[in-house]
Amino acid sequence: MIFYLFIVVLLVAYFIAHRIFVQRKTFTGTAKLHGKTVIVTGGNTGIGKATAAAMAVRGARVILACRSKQRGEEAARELRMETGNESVIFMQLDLASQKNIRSFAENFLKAESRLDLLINNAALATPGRTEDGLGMILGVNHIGPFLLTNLLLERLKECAPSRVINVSSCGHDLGTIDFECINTHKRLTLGSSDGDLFRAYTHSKLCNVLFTHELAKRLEGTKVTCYSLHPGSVRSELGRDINEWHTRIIKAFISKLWATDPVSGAQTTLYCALQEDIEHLSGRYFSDSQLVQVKPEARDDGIAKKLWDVSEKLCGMI
Ligand SMILES: NC(=O)c1ccc[n+]([C@@H]2O[C@H](COP(=O)([O-])OP(=O)(O)OC[C@H]3O[C@@H](n4cnc5c(N)ncnc54)[C@H](O)[C@@H]3O)[C@@H](O)[C@H]2O)c1
Repeated sequence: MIFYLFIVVLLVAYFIAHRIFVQRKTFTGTAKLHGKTVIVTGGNTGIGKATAAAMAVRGARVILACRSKQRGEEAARELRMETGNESVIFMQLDLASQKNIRSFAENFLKAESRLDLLINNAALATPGRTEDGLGMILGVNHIGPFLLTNLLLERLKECAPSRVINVSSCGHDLGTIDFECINTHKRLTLGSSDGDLFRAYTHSKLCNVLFTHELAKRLEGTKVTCYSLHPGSVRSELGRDINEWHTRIIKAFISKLWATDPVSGAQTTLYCALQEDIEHLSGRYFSDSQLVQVKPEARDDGIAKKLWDVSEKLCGMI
C-alpha cells in the first residue's frame, strides 16, 4: 500500500513540475496569409478550431471541413466574429464516408481556385465501422485523410509552394503496423474495451507518420511539402468515448495536471504550416515545434510503401 501511495505521490509531483517548468513553445512567425486558402479538417472544436482561428487572424481564407453542419456553421460564425475575417466558411466533410470525401473534394475544387495548406487534423477514438465497412478509427484517422489528400494533390501542386500537415500523436510510438491491424480495426465495434480503442488509435497515428514519410517521397520536386506532428497533451473532446472507470480516472488526472489548452495544442501545427525554411524536412515528424526522430518502424521505406498500396486499395483508388 505504501509503495502504491509513493508511486502516486511521485506521479503527482512529476505532473506538477511538468506543468510549472515545461512551457510549450508559442509560434511567433509573422507570416501573412492574405490570398491563401487553408482547409482544416475537424476545425470546429479543440486543436482544429484554435488552428483555424490562427490562420484566420493571419488573413487566410479558411475552410472548416467538419462533419456536423450545425456545429461547423456555428464555429465558422464564431471565428468570423472573433477574428474579423469574413472568409471563414464551413464545408461538410465526413471522413467516415468515402463517398462524402469524394463529394467534398469535388465541391471544393469547383468552388475554390486555391489550396495552399491542407491540415489533416480531425480524428477520433470511437468504436464502430465507417460507411465503407472499415474500423472507424482506421477509417477516419488514416484512410479518410489519405483519400482526401490524394484527391486534392493536383490543386496543391498548382498552388505550390504548399503544404500538407498531418496531425498525429506521440501515441504513434506505441503503435505497430503488421497489416493484421487492418483486420483488428475491422473487429472494433460498439462495446470494444478502452484498451482496444487505444491500440487502434495508436496504430492509426503511426499510419499518419508513415503516410507523411511516403507522401514526401512522392512529392519530391513538386514544392509541395508535408509534415506530421504531435500537438502535446491537450484538453479536448477526443476522449469522449472512453468509458471504463479506471481510464476515466487516468484521463481526468492527466487533463487536470498535465494537459494544456487547444491554443497551446495548435502551436506545432502552426509551426509546420508556416515556419520558413523547413522544406528540406518534408516527411519528418515534429513535437513542441521541434524535429523529432521517430522509431525505425515509423520511417521504414518498405512499410510506408506497403501501407500506401494497402490504403489505395482500401479507398478504391486502384
Ligand atoms: N488532445 C490531445 O491530447 C491530443 C494528443 C495527441 C494528438 N491529438 C490529435 O490532435 C487532433 C485534434 O484532436 P483534438 O484533441 O482537438 O480532439 P477533438 O475531438 O476536439 O477534435 C477532433 C475533430 O475531429 C472531428 N471529426 C471526428 N470524426 C470526424 C469525421 N468522421 N469526419 C470529420 N471530422 C471528424 C471532430 O468533429 C472534431 O472536430 C487529432 O488528430 C488527435 O489525434 C490530440
